[in-house]
Amino acid sequence: MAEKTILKALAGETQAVPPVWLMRQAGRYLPEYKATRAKAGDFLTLCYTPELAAEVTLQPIRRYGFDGAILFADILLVPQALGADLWFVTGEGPRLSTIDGPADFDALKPAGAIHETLSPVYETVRILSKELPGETTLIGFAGAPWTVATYMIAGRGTPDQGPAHALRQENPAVFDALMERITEATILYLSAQVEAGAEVVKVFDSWAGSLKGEAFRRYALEPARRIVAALKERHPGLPVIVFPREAGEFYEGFHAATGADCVALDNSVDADWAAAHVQTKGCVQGNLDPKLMVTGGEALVAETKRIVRAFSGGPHIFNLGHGITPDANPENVHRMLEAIRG
Ligand SMILES: Cc1c2[nH]c(c1CCC(=O)O)Cc1[nH]c(c(CCC(=O)O)c1C)Cc1[nH]c(c(CCC(=O)O)c1C)Cc1[nH]c(c(C)c1CCC(=O)O)C2
Repeated sequence: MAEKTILKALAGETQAVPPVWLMRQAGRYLPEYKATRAKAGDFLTLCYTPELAAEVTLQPIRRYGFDGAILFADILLVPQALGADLWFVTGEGPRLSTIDGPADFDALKPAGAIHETLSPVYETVRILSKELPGETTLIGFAGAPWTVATYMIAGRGTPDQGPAHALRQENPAVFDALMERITEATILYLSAQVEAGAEVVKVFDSWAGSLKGEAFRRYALEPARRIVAALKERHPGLPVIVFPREAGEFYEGFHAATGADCVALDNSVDADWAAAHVQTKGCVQGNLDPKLMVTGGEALVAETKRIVRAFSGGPHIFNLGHGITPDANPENVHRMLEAIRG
């Protein structure tokens, strides 16, 4: 069997050359992605057409030979599967129906109903598990409950997650019920991805950084702990990556508090600090500033090497601190890979 370097890192192995993949590696910086997206007509059709979603997942693997392939889908498919309206406004991002009070919550479907909408995603996973090269690890994913709730409550992305913070303070019963519904749906969704062939799953808590103190424990740590525990109970040995973006000091202790095998780091964390305080407890992933994929040059090479060196004493998966952006230069990905792999 081919060696899967991502699975080795997740099992705690220190490797001379870290495996690598990039958040948003299938995206608008690639001309072949834009061509397939144009063929699909719109982003959601792309997500729900298994052959096309599998094709865009494979494109960056063909071009770069990444060690991991992340399923092509979106964290906002779960709200849609729970009954929220969802659409994407070109150049602006996602829009959803909002949750302002008990009536909006009561209109949502039960968690068990999500498979009706999400079954094409499982088909994408099945296609990928057949078509990927033997050495490439297939990564499934979902949004974390807090991050998904921020979009469901506000109906869009928000700079400070104000509407979600307001609901959790002013109407905790509705907020807690929503968090519970999303948590249950996330467990079912990720479990179905694993049954279809995902070898690792990643939970994206992109807005974890706006939760402080006790709120972080309650709405970021605790749901992650529950999701990891439920998945490992259903699928013994399944590796789980959690990305509590901008968690700051909460990165320390995150492996132990949630049971995650790997903690993904954003680019506001110092790599040497993370090696000493986070990587000592398990695998880490991430940290390279995505802006360097736009600007490139010697700074990209130097920073890539610095991160590889900082994490060379333990299990490490090379990645960015957030998604690669549409203005990234595809050539810079080759430069980064050369700096990592030599
Ligand atoms: C918050 C969030 C979303 N989606 C996601 C997150 C968590 C990670 C993060 O913080 O970035 C996660 C995501 N979104 C997408 C993937 C696919 C796999 C991959 O990483 O390659 C993944 C893992 C595709 C996508 N999701 C989206 C695109 C761009 C859509 C297009 O082609 O027009 C892609 C490739 C759209 C999307 N989806 C979302 C937003 C805010 C947007 C609009 C912003 C943008 O346009 O970049 C919600």
